[in-house]
Amino acid sequence: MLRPLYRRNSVLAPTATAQAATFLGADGPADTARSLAIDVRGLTKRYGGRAVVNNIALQVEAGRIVGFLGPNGSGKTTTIRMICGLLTPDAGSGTCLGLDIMKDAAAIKRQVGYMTQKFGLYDDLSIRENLDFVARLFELPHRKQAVDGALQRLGLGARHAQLAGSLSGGWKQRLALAACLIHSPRLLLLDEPTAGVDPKARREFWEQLHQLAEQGITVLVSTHYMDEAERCHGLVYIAYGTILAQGTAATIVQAAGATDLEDAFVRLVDQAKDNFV
Ligand SMILES: Nc1ncnc2c1ncn2[C@@H]1O[C@H](COP(=O)(O)OP(=O)(O)OP(=O)(O)O)[C@@H](O)[C@H]1O
Repeated sequence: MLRPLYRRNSVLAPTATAQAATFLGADGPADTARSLAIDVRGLTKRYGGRAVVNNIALQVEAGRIVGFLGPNGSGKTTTIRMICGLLTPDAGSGTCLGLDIMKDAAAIKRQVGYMTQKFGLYDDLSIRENLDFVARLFELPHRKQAVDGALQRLGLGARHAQLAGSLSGGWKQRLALAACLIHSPRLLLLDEPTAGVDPKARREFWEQLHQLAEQGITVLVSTHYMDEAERCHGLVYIAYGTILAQGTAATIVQAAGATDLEDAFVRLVDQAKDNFV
């Protein structure tokens, strides 16, 4: 059962404010860092002299689901990849799960589950074989146990022998999530995980995310769906590689003088366009 989570308060770190500009460069109290799954600042990535992510600060408390919203090409994927050690920032500092994003990329990757936009598993392997393959990649000591656990956790047990290629979009996403979870990560970075998935399957996917969060797993999830944004504990809006707003849905809507999240999105991106283009 989904709850109206946008009513909850204080979903991002206490030091986070509605406008990133105020927040940039601000260091939280020393003891705050212990409860932060993501704590980065000044994050910058340039391609061909253009900053596609520009001086971003982001804090996410452990056990929260934070939605990452922004137009196409706004820098979501690039940011996610820098946080999990897949991409080296040109500038910036900070920690992911308490590990230094500049120095501890290998250790971060072992503790993070990263789901890309594209289904990255093998169509001609069964669900179980796909999970076993991922378990081998992580060199998990108790592979069968890990695979059985993932099958059970995502309700895939009855279909374990089915070829991945024969699954519907929703079941494929469920398998991809199971693969992300096989090494028991503490943080999930999900890049548009439900793109092209039907509403019922999306709803079930989000119910699973909330169950994971209740178990203490942190989730940063990019999405273009506003109904999904409403299911997050907190939101970060990004455009032109810059954070436009972060906070609860209610605080963002209020600060933008908007009627709802979609209206806030349009207003913030339009304002950003005036500033950045
Ligand atoms: N390897 C690269 N080389 C050059 N430009 C890149 C590279 N990767 C990303 N970009 C550019 O950086 C910008 C941000 O891309 P990014 O994929 O992070 O955006 P996004 O917000 O995830 O977009 P979408 O919602 O479409 O997935 C885009 O303009 C993109 O073309």
